Amino acid sequence: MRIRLADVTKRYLREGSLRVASDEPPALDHISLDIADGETVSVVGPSGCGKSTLLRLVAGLETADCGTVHYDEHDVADVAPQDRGIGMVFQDYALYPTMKGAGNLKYYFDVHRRTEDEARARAKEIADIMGVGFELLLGQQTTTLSGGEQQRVAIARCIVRDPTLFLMDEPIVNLDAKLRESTRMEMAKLLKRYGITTMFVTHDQQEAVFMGDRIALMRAGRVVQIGTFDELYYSPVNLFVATFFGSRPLAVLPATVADRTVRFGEAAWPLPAVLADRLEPGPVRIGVRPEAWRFAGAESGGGARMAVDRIESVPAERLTLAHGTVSGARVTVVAPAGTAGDVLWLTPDWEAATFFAADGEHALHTPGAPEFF
Ligand SMILES: Nc1ncnc2c1ncn2[C@@H]1O[C@H](COP(=O)(O)OP(=O)(O)OP(=O)(O)O)[C@@H](O)[C@H]1O
Repeated sequence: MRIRLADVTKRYLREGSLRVASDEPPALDHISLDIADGETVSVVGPSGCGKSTLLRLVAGLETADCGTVHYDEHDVADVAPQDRGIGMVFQDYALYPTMKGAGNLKYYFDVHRRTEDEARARAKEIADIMGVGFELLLGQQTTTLSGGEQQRVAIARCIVRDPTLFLMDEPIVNLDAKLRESTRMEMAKLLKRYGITTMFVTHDQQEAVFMGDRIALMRAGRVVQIGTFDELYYSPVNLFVATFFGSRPLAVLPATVADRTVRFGEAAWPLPAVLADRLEPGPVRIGVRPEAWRFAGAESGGGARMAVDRIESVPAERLTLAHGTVSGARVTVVAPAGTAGDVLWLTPDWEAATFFAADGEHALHTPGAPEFF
């Protein structure tokens, strides 16, 4: 099912007040989104940016002050949440405590007067996808299951109901790292198998990338950018998006463009033609990721001097990181193997650098995803 939000705004009532104050910042601020049938969109963003409100509004648990929500061609403003055919899993497990796992899965079929055989076949199909040990969980009273086990049953319970839309809000945040990884693998398999349109809220960037066909990054009630991970990582619309993604910090260098050259601190680099043609003379900020630096000996000239204050080895990724400062800016670089000492000479890899406005945060030039193949 396709989901479309058009210009949706939502303000909450401040506690104790009867009317929504007009100066109250909206929890959702003119949101427009279009999610394709069968697509999974991960929703990420800082705490309080409106992720849960967005999900609750799509579910019908909150109403919009203005704007519309369509499920396929239907405006669902007047459709109650229980009549929307959605499955929801939130971080607190909401299983029926008096039943065993299997009863939780079967309940829906009982209520909707569907046959026992149908219920059993569907539960078996899902248990096969959920993998080793899942059938054992179904035989247990839900109150005796661990948090992780309960959440796996809750996810399966949603899927047996054949939802046309699946809404998940931090469904596996309370699980330990190992279980999180296997559960998200199961969830991804289920979603792929049944082709259910899904919105998935998470704080975990890796999880967002793993689960989502696209990622929607929110800030202060707005969707700042939506796209594939590559689009957000290599073509961020602004500095907020660029700094949000990536497991290591982006260096942000205040620089000046003049005469087809960019100057930063003591360093001056001639710009490649494509950049020199594009950038207006004046101040800019250059965003450089740790993996996007080139190294040179001091004698080769033209580089920026990095005063290294810490070398960090990351054995799992077989790389060395150097942390330090370049003309006052904090910089982390993926350094050549065997780097030692306290000075490195650096030049940004211009094909991978992003340029931002100096007086705003919008991007002036982004590298775009490299072609690996
Ligand atoms: N029931 C409510 N009444 C009043 N304000 C609310 C209510 N629910 C959320 N808010 C406010 O709306 C804004 C968005 O909250 P929301 O829970 O949607 O954010 P979030 O991105 O999901 O946050 P988190 O990542 O911390 O869960 C916040 O400022 C929050 O304080």
